[in-house]
Formats: sequence, C-alpha cells, structure tokens
Amino acid sequence: MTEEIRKTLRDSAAMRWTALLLLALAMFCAYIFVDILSPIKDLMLTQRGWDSTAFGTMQGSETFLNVFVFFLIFAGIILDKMGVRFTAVLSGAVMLFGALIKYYAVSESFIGSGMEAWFTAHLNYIPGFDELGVSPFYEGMPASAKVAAIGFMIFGCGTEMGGITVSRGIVKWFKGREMALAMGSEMALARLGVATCMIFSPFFAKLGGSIDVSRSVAFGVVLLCIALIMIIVYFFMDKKLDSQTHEEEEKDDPFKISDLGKILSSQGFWLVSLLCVLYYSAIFPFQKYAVNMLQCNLTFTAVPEDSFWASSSVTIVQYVIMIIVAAGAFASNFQKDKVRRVLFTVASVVALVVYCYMGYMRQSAESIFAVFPLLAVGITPILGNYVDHKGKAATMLVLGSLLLIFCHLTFAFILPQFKGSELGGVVVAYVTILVLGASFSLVPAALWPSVPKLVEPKIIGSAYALIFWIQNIGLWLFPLLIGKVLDKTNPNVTDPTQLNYTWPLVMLAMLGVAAFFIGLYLKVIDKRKGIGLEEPNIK
Ligand SMILES: NCCCC[C@H](N)C(=O)NCC(=O)O
Repeated sequence: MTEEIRKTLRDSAAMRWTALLLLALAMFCAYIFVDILSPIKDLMLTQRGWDSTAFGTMQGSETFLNVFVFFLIFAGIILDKMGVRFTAVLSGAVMLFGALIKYYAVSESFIGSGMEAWFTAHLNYIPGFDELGVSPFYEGMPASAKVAAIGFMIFGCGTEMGGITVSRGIVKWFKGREMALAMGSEMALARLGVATCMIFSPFFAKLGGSIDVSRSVAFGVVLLCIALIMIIVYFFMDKKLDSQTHEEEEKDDPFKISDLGKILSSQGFWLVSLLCVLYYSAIFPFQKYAVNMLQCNLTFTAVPEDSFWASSSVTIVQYVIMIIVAAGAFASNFQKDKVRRVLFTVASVVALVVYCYMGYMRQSAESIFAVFPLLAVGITPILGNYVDHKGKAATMLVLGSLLLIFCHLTFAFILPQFKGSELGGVVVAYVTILVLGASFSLVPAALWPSVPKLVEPKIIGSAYALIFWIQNIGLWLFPLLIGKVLDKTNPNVTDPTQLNYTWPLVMLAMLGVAAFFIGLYLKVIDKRKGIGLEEPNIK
C-alpha cells in the first residue's frame, strides 16, 4: 500500500516513455523544419531567384543569433532559471513564430508586397556585423531570402533551446533508469525527421503538377503546431510529476559564468568541441545541399508524369517502406532473443532493398538521399549500447571521421565518373550515403556520452551549452561557404542541376581530415591523462 502511494508518474514505464515520446516527436517535427528547403534548392532558384549564395546565407542564418548574440548561452540560463516545462513551451512557441515568418517570406503573397520592396532596398548593410564579415545579409540578396533568414534565425533559437531542454527533460524523467536508451531513441526519431523531410518537402512543393515552394514550408509549419501541442501536453505531465514528488523543478545545475573558466581550461573539452564542430560542419550543412549535389552528379531519365512511378501514392508507399526499415532496425535493438533479432534485421534489410529499388525507379534524388539517416536510426542505439558496455568512444570518433573523408571524396571524384551510367551512379550514391549514415551513427553515439567524462557533473549543462555554441559556429559558416564556393566555381552555370560540386565536397572532406587528426590526438591525450574515453560507461 505504502509502495503504491509513493509511486510517481516517472515510476511508471508507460508514463515516462509517453513523456519521452511527446518530447521526441516535437524534436522530430523540428528536425523536419530545419531542412525543409534543403531538398528543393533547385526550385528556390527557379521559383524565387535564390542562387547558391542566397540559399547558403539563408540556410546558415539558423544559427546566427545562437552564435553572435550568444542566444544559446542565454537559453542555458533560461532553462536553469525557469525549468524544463516552461523552456520547452517557450522553445516550441519560438520555433513556430520563426517558421511563420519564413513561410510568409516564401509565400506567393510576399511577391510584389510592400515588405518585399522594403527588404529589397534595406538590410544590405548591417553596421558592425558587415565590418566583421559576419553579416547575415548582403547587397543584392533577394528580399524573400532576407525575410526567410530572419524567420530561420528565430526558429534556430527555438530549436537549439529545444535540444538542450529535451536532454534535460530526459535526465529528469530517466535518471537512474534507461537514460542512454531514451537519449538514443530521441536522436533516432530526429534522424527519421530528416528522412521524412527529404521525401515530403519536394512532394508538397510539386503536389498536383503545379510548383509552389511555400507548400513545403506550410507542411513544416503545421508540424510545428502539432509539436507545440505535444509540448503543452508534456507541460501538464511534468507539472503533475513535480506535484507528486513535491519537488520544485530540478535546478541543480545552474549556469554560472565562472563555470566557463573551469570548462575552457580542460584540454579534453577543447578537443571534443573542435572535433564536434569540424565533424558536424561536414554533415548538417552537407545535408542542405546533398539532394542538389545528387541531382547534379546522377543521370536521371525524366519519369513521365502519368507513369506509375511518378504518382503521389508511390511516394506514400515508399515512405511507409522507409518507416518499416527504420522501425525494423530500431526494434531489432531491443530483441533479447537472437532469432527474433535476426528476423527484425532481415525484414529491415529487405525493406531497405525495396526502398532503394523504388528510389531508383522514381529517378528521385531526394528519395535516394533519404536513406542517409535510416542507418543511423537503426545503429545509433546499438553503438550507444556498445559505448556503455565496451567503451572505445575515441576510436569510434576516429573511425567516424575516416568514413566521412572517404564519403565526401567519393562524392567529389568517383560519383561524377558515373555520369551517364544511370544504374552505376545510383548504386555508388546509395552505398556512399549508407556509409556516411554509419559514420553519422558512430560519431554522435561516441561524442555526446563522452562529455560527462571531461567535466565535473555539476557543470555538465554548461559544458553542453558551450559545445552546442561552438558547434553552431560551424553550422552557421559552412552552409554559407558551400554556397559561395559553388557560385565561384560555377560562374556561368544557369541550370541548377548542372553545378560542379567538387570543391565544396573537397572542403568538407578537409573538415573530416582535421577531425580525424584531432580524434587521434584525443586518443593520445586520453591515454596520457587517463580521461577514460576508451573505458565503458557502465563498469
Ligand atoms: N539545428 C539543427 C541541428 C541540431 C544540432 C544540435 N545542436 C545537435 O548537435 N544535436 C545532436 C545531433 O546529433 O543531432
């Protein structure tokens, strides 16, 4: 009887996993919006006149306020002062607000409006930022790209604040329980969000045979409304939990400026942060161009509009098969029985083959690239489990960086050799994307759980905020640089599907090389200082 009275919401597995599902689904929607324009870069040029520089500047703007106005640091302070549920609702509302502005910028009603005229004439020079060479706008940038960038900056504040808040929320509900698994599952769902975006953004832009890029953004906005509703439901669950535990919100890890000194004096912290910014700069910014890169390097035969493969229902079926791939791979992680585990894996692999075949038949770059996060959904929890029980995190970081170099160099030099060979090109693309997906499982699974080994437990929240901030510098800079390098190296190309991506890809491979050497150095430092990165988390 006494036992029953003491039970709180988080003691019930169903309740704590429901809380996780609400937060994870909200992040799933956020990750969809992050890349909502990425698979339709070509349409942004033909429909809104955004060249690669405008596209890249807009894409990089997501992290601008986080980096240059230090919003991420403020977000950490807000989270510490106001707690998980308030900050979660705030981040959901901020994301939605920013998304609405972005929607208006790319909508038909913006064209010819007074606002378009105003933004065409203004915001070409930002005092201070221009002098430092970090302005989010430039002379000649299309007005729609400027306003979309403003919306995306606001959205970016919400999404990064959401990222920190969700991690803290997971700790609150899962501390002492299945915490690593919960974090891995949340990340897996976020990866599925990226795949969803790759398939549905072009689907909505081209729905019904007419092209309207704002439909893709509207799809993202609707999802963010749903995300906000889920966060509000979470708010009430979280409040109920606090009333049961008679606890105030957990504020055991408040951010203090003095903590920064302790964190910044840790050599291990710097190495991990550098590796993080280098590695993620070669992944997230690449995601924003990958579909266009495939359009430019693969030879597609136009599928007739009235053919079976061009129909909307095939897109939906392909998406359902994608969910089967992801669910099968994810579920296989939890099967204790070996036979069942093998069955789930085989089902997932078969579904993946069917998915890939459909992508090839549809001659669709976006559905080819959508396999990228699928492997991560399946293997991130396995790798997380491996780090928990066997260790080898630093080795995994080195290996992940090596795979990254291999993939970007393959995209740069080997894939273009297959131009003209339809099947050959698609096979090389699928294999390289899947290997890149494996790299994208290795590094996050090893990197994030290594942070607690570098700093004292009480400053871990601040350490994560700082790593995110350093990471955001790269996420701001590299979409912009890729766009600029593309424009510079393709001066007379007007067809958005005929760009040469060699130099941007070499640049990303170089980031991998730098990450690789830092990973090797980290291994040396780990051994010398006994940080324990190669040790299992659970002994
Ligand atoms: N704003 C979209 C990117 C989120 C980046 C975030 N700071 C992060 O690193 N998340 C971890 C991950 O592996 O997705």
